[in-house]
Amino acid sequence: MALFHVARYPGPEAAAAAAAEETAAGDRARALLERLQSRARERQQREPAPSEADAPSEASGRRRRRPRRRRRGSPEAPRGKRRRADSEHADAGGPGRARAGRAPLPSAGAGGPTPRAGPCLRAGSGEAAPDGRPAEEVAEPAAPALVLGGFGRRKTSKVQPFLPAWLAEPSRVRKDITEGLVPIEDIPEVHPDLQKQLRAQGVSSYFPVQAAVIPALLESAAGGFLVGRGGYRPSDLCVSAPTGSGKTLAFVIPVVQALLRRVVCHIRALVVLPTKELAQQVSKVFNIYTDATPLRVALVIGQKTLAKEQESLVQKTADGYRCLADIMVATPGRLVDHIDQTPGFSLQQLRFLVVDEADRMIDSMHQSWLPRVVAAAFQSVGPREPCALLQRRQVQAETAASTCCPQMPLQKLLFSATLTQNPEKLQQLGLHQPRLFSTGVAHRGPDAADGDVGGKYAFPTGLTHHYVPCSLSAKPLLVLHLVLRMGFSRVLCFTNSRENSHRLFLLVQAFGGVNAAEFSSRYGPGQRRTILKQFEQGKIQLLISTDATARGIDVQGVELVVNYDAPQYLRTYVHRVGRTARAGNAGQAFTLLLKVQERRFLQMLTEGGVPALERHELPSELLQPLVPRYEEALSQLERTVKVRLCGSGGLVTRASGVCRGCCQDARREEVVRGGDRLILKLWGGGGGGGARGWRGEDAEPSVLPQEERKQKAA
Ligand SMILES: Nc1ncnc2c1ncn2[C@@H]1O[C@H](COP(=O)(O)OP(=O)(O)OP(=O)(O)O)[C@@H](O)[C@H]1O
Repeated sequence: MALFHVARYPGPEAAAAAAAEETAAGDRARALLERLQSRARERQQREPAPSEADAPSEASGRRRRRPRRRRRGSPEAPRGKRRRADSEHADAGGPGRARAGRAPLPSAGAGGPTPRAGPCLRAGSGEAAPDGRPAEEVAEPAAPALVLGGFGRRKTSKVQPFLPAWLAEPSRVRKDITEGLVPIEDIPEVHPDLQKQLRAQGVSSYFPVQAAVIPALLESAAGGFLVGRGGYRPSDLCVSAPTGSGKTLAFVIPVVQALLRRVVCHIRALVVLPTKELAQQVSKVFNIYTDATPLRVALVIGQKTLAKEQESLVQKTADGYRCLADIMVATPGRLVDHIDQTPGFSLQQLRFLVVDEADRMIDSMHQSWLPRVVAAAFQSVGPREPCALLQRRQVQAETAASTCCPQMPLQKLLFSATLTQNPEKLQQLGLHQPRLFSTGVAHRGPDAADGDVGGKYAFPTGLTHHYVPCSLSAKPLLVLHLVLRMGFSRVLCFTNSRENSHRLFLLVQAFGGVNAAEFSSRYGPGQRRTILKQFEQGKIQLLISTDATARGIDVQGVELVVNYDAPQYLRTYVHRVGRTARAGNAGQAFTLLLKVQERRFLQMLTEGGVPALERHELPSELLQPLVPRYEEALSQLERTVKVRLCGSGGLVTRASGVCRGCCQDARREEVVRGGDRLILKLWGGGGGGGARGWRGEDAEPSVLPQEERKQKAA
């Protein structure tokens, strides 16, 4: 590129031609100037001379413009009239003109015209455009401008949420269990004794989630459990896989194997679960795989007294306390009780913290069990131990210096079929360089399977989803039809409250011909365990339950799940229907829907990624054969559950012989007939049982008319 421009002499002819051209251009400019001046003079003559008060100030260009704006209406006219005149003018002149009148605003603060204000000022000042047209004709519509200090409400562009890389790009796990089986021999890292135990339990292949998670966990503990691989702290793991896909074994096998070589007994693995039943189930699996090892498992769920549980956890010795458990399976409340009240109880050697049903456990974070566990795990009381490896300090920020001194890591493992992908919620868990294993289809990658439907959660492939639109009074008949006529031998029926469960149970019992039971917080832990056992053994055909059995409960051979009350949340639906079609088996789910619920429920399931939902209209002829017996059951129930007063005024049912009011559970019952349906009136107690779903839509009347109550009492 040339730095200097050298003007070359063009020669005598070219110079003469250039001079002539210059003269012609000068003439043209002069003529244009004269024309403009004469036009300005004409305009001045047409307009009245400004008054003394309105005389333009020489100093201020802004003040000079003001009277000209008034010229749109009469200067004497009142403000309202002037405004009308302005609007008329604007209407006549179109949008460009209308804006031109308001244009000086942007330049007011700046003290001079902004680039955008240029044409507007020209229009108002009466100056002509360079091409000779009057300014009014060349005024352009005002372009949007940034007004400094404009604090009016303005539509802001939506911030697009984005996920951190570990959530957006998870390690994919196959959803279809039957297609993704991995033979046990293909993962040789698993200890031969554990392989033997797996075979003894009838496990010949790993399910996809197990084949992905077990090697990853074993690798993080490859150098022993005392120190992470290469001295680094291992990544925390999050696992999201459908219900019944074998997530329990995915953490049981690697945890047991990592602890196999421990010498001193300390609590090294802690599994936290939301319910007692789930904790019992998981501890049972741990017991199976630790049976032939020195490892000991403690179940801490409040089933026994605190003192009894303390005895199973620590033992007092001459020089302090001795720990009696390597693996502890607990519910959060009882866990915190032991942290607070059990002398000698220590989590300082904790290596694995497993949070099963993690999304539910995050919801219960208000109990602040996690900060208590972390504080107990990093607690450093007393003098520094000589072996730094066994001491643990919580570093605020990871630095080169902090990684220099290796210490026993605490690895968090999260499992759920409906693991939240909300980074804010997951942040509460304080995860360290987390890694996600997911069958989820919310963020479809190129390797997503063809059958996958975009949605929030993945469902077992063997599960078929159905729904039946019906009226409230037809619901009990539909359940009876599904159990008796369609020949399902093990049916799990969910209601939204324990009251609803109890009502339905009484009715089915009165109907007869079905071996039914009820499962809710109405029963104690011992009774609940017996009921579940009988259901598993096939002694109970229909189990009517609240959401107490919706999560995690693994009962073999459940063929049908009935949502007697439609679940309010998608997560509830996922877990309820997940009690069937487990471990690659087939299963059916029926939801009974009232008309008012249909649209919202279907929308919820579509967004949730339910693959295909079959609609069934049950014609009344199908239910007709059941109606006479059903009517009889209602009458019989009315006779059986008559009420009488107990000593303290509570109502006693003849069926139970005890007062359900003051004597049993602060609840009184009365049975009345209402049309063709049974209304079991409950009063005296709260809602109980988490009756949050669809209240007001399918909930039965909570207060009987006084007249009716008097009649019944009589
Ligand atoms: N590799 C396997 N081979 C055969 N059966 C298995 C295997 N792994 C697990 N199972 C069985 O599959 C069933 C479901 O397993 P599990 O309870 O671990 O599922 P889950 O993913 O935790 O389900 P949920 O999300 O409902 O809690 C159990 O009965 C278990 O014994």
